[in-house]
Amino acid sequence: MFLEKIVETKREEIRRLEISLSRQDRERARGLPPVRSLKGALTDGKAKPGLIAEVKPASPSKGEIRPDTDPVATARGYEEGGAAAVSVLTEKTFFKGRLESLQKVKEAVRLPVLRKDFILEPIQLWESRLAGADAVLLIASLLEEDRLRTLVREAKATGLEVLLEVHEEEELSKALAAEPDVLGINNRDLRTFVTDLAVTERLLPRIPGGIPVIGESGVHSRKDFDRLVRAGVHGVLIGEYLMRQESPRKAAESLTVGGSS
Ligand SMILES: O=P(O)(O)OC[C@@H](O)[C@@H](O)c1c[nH]c2ccccc12
Repeated sequence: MFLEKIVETKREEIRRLEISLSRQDRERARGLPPVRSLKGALTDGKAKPGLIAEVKPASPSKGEIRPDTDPVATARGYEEGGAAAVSVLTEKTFFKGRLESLQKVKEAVRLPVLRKDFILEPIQLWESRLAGADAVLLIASLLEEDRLRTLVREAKATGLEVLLEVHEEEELSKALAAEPDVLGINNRDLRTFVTDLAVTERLLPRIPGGIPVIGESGVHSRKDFDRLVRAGVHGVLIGEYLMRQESPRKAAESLTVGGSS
């Protein structure tokens, strides 16, 4: 089962990280300039919901999505195409991502960069900040309430913003209590990989105003994008659809330019 396997792999990585990341590294993280705000990119005077475009070379459900992925060229295309932020999958085993890709993307674009990975321990937050992430993903279904609160608090202490992802209504109260910067509604069930845009439509009305909400996964057309916009999201996160198009710039543009909103 994917989620169990991934947590196992992460635990191993975390053990290595605990040995390799020194106290000096943490001091260095404290001295870094402030992050580019993901929350700001989604809310600051924007009439139209923002596109968060993802660099996603592969996935556990689809296998290889784009074998020749060039993260920097892709991210630059997304930026030119009008994306509000870039998400970079850094998980190695199932998504063929790399932390170095995030590092390079951060230097190549001016947009906020989100680290998409499976974060379980505070040390991964420090690692993310040092690699240049502006925001990190946390997944509510993987984390107990206390741990979630600790990780959000610690992320803020490192200067990072947090996108906290939910998939079920039952996760909402613990997610809101943790006070993330942005809430994500994942249309994909990470246990079954079944995707349904109705998940965003169902959960969104249950979220109080004041926190920006994005819809994630399963958007494969302008029509899908507009459907989530109509549901009331502040942003839409898309990976696979954009990665499969020949030109990332044109693909992003086809969603960000014109249309109903
Ligand atoms: O490729 P899609 O269906 O457009 O989905 C993008 C993004 O939402 C997805 O990659 C994602 C959402 N939550 C995650 C958690 C872990 C790994 C990946 C994800």
